[in-house]
Amino acid sequence: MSGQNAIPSQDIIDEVEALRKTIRDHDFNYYVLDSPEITDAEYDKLFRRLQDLETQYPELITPDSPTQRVGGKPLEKFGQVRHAIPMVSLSNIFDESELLEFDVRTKRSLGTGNELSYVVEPKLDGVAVELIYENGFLSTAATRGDGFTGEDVTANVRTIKWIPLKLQTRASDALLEVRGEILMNRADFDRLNEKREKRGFATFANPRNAAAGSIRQLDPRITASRNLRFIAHGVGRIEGSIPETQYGILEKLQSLGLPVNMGLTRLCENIQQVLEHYRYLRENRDTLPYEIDGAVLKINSLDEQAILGMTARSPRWAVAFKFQPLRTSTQILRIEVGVGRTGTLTPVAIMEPVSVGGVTVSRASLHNQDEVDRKDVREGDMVVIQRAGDVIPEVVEVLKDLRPADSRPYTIPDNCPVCGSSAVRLPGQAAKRCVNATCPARLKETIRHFASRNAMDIEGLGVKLIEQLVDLGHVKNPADLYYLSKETIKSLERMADKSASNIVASIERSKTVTSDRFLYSLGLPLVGEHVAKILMTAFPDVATLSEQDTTALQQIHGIGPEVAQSVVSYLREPHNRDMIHRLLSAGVNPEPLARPSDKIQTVLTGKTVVFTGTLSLPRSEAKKLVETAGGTVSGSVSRKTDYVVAGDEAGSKLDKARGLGVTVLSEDEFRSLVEAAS
Ligand SMILES: NC(=O)c1ccc[n+]([C@@H]2O[C@H](COP(=O)([O-])OP(=O)(O)OC[C@H]3O[C@@H](n4cnc5c(N)ncnc54)[C@H](O)[C@@H]3O)[C@@H](O)[C@H]2O)c1
Ligand SMILES: [Zn+2]
Repeated sequence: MSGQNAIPSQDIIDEVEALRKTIRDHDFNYYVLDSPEITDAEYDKLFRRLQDLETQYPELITPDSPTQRVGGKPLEKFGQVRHAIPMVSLSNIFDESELLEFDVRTKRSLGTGNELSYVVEPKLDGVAVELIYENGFLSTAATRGDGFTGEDVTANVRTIKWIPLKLQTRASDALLEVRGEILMNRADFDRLNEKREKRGFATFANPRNAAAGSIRQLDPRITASRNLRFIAHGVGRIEGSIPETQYGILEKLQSLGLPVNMGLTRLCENIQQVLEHYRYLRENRDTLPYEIDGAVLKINSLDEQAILGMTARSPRWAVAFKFQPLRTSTQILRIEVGVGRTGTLTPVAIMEPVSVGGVTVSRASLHNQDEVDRKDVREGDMVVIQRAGDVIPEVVEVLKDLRPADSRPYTIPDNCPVCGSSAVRLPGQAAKRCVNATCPARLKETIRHFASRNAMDIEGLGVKLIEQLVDLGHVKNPADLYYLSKETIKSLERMADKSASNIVASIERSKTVTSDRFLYSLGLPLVGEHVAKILMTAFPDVATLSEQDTTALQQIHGIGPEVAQSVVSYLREPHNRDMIHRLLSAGVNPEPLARPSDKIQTVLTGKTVVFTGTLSLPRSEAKKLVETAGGTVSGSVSRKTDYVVAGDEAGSKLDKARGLGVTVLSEDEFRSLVEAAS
């Protein structure tokens, strides 16, 4: 196949040049700007084509070809760190036959007929960093950069709570360089993008780019606010005890207190087991809180690794076996426009329903006009859609050859589709917004948010009911909910007597609420659950909060100028004040939060705990312990759960927690955690 003697035609030479230029442009967008314009799968295809051509015509290889080097240039705004051992990339394989080839080739290079032992780990879709520990203390943290020189991000990395500042050992190695990935959980990514969208900032394309953008901040406080995590998967230099295997390295890292993915890593005795574990990871990727984009297989023996050595770009003893994105094509029937709580108009592609990896998909957000223009998406287009780790599908590209002759470019309307008021795009913002403050669409979203589970939690008050209540004029703001009669609710469509009573009861129940939830439910711009908690920990009630000015608010740790401004404007607005007053007179009774001591803050503040199994103390007692330590108790395990406390005969919740990678505590561990707090 690799015809060493083949002479490249001019067409081939041109193609290679064009590919290099395109790939360099994408590298710049991806590594330097953290803002890719194509999907990884599309990028990998271009890269693979270039590699194939270079294999076929080795004389075309130049030292500056993207295939011969790693990543992007370090940004100049950071100090630079030279890596003692270069941080390389990994070569990719995409199917089982390539996997078997890799095994055969490696055996041949090692001159062995025996099965090879591999460690198979999830390929974490994050940002590569190196952490340098001197005598057990974190001294430097650097990004990979171009492989030789990275950016000094020590101050930022120190804010990541997963990264120990001191290793857990008495006899520390004099020097240990730890390599791993900085990641952002999907939930945090969604929250961050939602927030950015509301503020009119550009959103991040995926959690990896968001993590990269968050670690490369000049202000470590921004990094700290992003809730990044870290998982170690290898080492650079060690001056101390050096294990003999990759598996030994992982065990060593774990014993030092570094987070390592042991639960998802398998030591395999042959390539068949590698394939099995790859499939296992592929099937379970959706259950993880963060994204993985493949499996990495590494030769276990470090001696064998040394024999195999490296290329300019990647080790010969490891390879990334990437997952194929789940893709298919379908037709866009029409583009609808939704109106959010802040009046944002969001175009949504309504598609011919189609199954992508077992999930039926019929809608995909097109985000905003810039996105629509960039992909040139039109009504009636056949499109390729893709579902990555998440269930939320995206339109990858338009199949322009199949485009109907009469198709026209799509523009988000200049009027709100719901109230007809004008929709305006302010300079510097990505979104068009409906200008009408009393727009029914905005009102419905406001009520939906108000009643939602993490806000006032009015069970049974769903979208259909809210629509009717707003459309019939029964509800003009959230306070009106507490003045509805049972008769009014019963008069709504499909409302049986029983259900009406249930709704009345849940509205009544919702009056008992903590003050942070209450504040959150009002839906102030920029005030999410976390910020609401910070504010209501600082002040006993909303009335006191509304007496503060922006200067006072900014004194609070975690409150910046934008949030302060948002709170002050909202709470000074007469209609809002009136509404809050009506809520309180209706009997809504926000309870002040306990003000935990600083020590407690570090342990359970803002954490969600789930109990399962039989504990030696009543659940209500256990719940109280968590709440005094600043945490909350939830009934079900999800990605948002921080701890699951497992008593005797713990059941399915425990299994679920393990599946999601949630920390599981025994009752004793739980007690010492709480005691440490008090
Ligand atoms: N969309 C775009 O425009 C664009 C542009 C450039 C690159 N990319 C994407 O980035 C990839 C290239 O980036 P890359 O050089 O960082 O390579 P990569 O991300 O594909 O793989 C190499 C990296 O994987 C990381 N990694 C994760 N888990 C690991 C584990 N368990 N063990 C060892 N390493 C692990 C390491 O940090 C290593 O540096 C491309 O394949 C493409 O998917 C996309
Ligand atoms: Zn409107």
